[in-house]
Amino acid sequence: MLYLASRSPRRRELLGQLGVSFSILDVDVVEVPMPDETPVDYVRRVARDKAKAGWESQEHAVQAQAVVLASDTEVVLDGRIFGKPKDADDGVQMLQALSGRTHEVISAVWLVSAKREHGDVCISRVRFAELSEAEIAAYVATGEPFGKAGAYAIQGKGATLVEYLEGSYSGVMGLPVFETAKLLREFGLPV
Ligand SMILES: Cc1cn([C@H]2C[C@H](O)[C@@H](COP(=O)(O)OP(=O)(O)OP(=O)(O)O)O2)c(=O)[nH]c1=O
Repeated sequence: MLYLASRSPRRRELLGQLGVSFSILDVDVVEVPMPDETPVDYVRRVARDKAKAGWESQEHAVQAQAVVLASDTEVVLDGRIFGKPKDADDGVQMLQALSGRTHEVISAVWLVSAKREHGDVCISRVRFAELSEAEIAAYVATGEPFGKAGAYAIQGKGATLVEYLEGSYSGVMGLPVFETAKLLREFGLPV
């Protein structure tokens, strides 16, 4: 039985794209980078923490049959990690920093079962157009940046900010579908 340890509706939608059936687990893990932790190591660790927390939240009988999948997505610019904005000002500052620049979106997916655990990391490059103060203010006022790493959603109005993408669209959106399908097959869950 497959479980998705995530509150994100995007992850639900992207996993649904693969045609596998799954149930949702609610997990809450602390998302704070450790000193000297690289962004890739951080994203991988958080995805793993979410999957392990999901697996550990289940009763023994369920654990024996369960494969728990979780993911984490962060935006990285000049080595700085941009998670979900705390408030509107934080969102404005992130978008100002991303304006006219190319950043990385790092998404990790992790699977945990009774017998094994394994994951993968997907890195995409996204170039933003030069954004005026007014454009940033108008975008933040839509409310879309909240709950999104880097304060934008490529699957929404945020697409109008993106000049160029190299990598995985689904990875930027929150769950890299190619890597996820590969991992599911490894765990005996054909897609
Ligand atoms: C860059 C980008 C991020 N995002 C979202 C995906 C993730 O939901 C969110 C990054 O935060 P995460 O901490 O990865 O995930 P989450 O807290 O939303 O959900 P979970 O319960 O699985 O921990 O940003 C988009 O929806 N579109 C985008 O273009």
